[in-house]
Amino acid sequence: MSRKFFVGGNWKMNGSKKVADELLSNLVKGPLDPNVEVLIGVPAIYLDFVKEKAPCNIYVAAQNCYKTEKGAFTGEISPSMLKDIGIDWVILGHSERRQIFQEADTLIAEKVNHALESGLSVVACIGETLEEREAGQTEAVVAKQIKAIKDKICNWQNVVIAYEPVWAIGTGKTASPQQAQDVHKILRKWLADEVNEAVAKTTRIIYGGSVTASNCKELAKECDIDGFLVGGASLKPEFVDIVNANQ
Ligand SMILES: O=C[C@H](O)COP(=O)(O)O
Repeated sequence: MSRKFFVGGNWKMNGSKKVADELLSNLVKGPLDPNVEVLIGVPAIYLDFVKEKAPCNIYVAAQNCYKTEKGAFTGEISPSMLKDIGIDWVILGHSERRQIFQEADTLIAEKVNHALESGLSVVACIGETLEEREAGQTEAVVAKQIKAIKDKICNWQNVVIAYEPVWAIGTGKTASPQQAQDVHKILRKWLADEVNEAVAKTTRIIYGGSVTASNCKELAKECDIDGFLVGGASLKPEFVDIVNANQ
């Protein structure tokens, strides 16, 4: 069963209206491979601005949202607020949320569940630290992270899993195609064993961590790598080349 290639650009806490305009015009100029689903994860304050201007073949995503709809949660935004301005996607569980903002597996899983129940599609991020990899714990760590999500959700249809080894994020140290493939394969088997075969076959598992125009083609050749979540390079013109990695 073929899975449509999926490339997300996570702008993180970068940009301005001017930068957003530049990045959007670069994407519009493309040309983008029509066989690829493309997403941009935009700082909350620019979501409305970008959504108004983005062409309809580009998904606009929030980089976070909370696990409930409304109330006394200063600084948070809810899935229904995102839906209200036409946003259909959210990135959850990014390692920067886990590490800097101490988001635990349970909270992330609750957020994923609530986002899905509210009609959003989710890019759910998981990945091990360097210490965990060096201690031989990669498989156990990603299994624990994905299990937390599995325990809360009942439908995987609108989930994309992003495997992002923390040691590769923003460091220029990309996982080798084999290192990434090994973990993606483990995750797909985990889905087959713990959820079901159909979910394992259809769920996109994308790789993130220092993906660039120079390394994307080799990574894209691996059979369990269904796309990328791109940080730094999504703020550069080369993002178009990464979207087109399969061409
Ligand atoms: O969400 C994207 C990842 O954190 C990867 O970031 P990076 O491409 O700058 O390493």
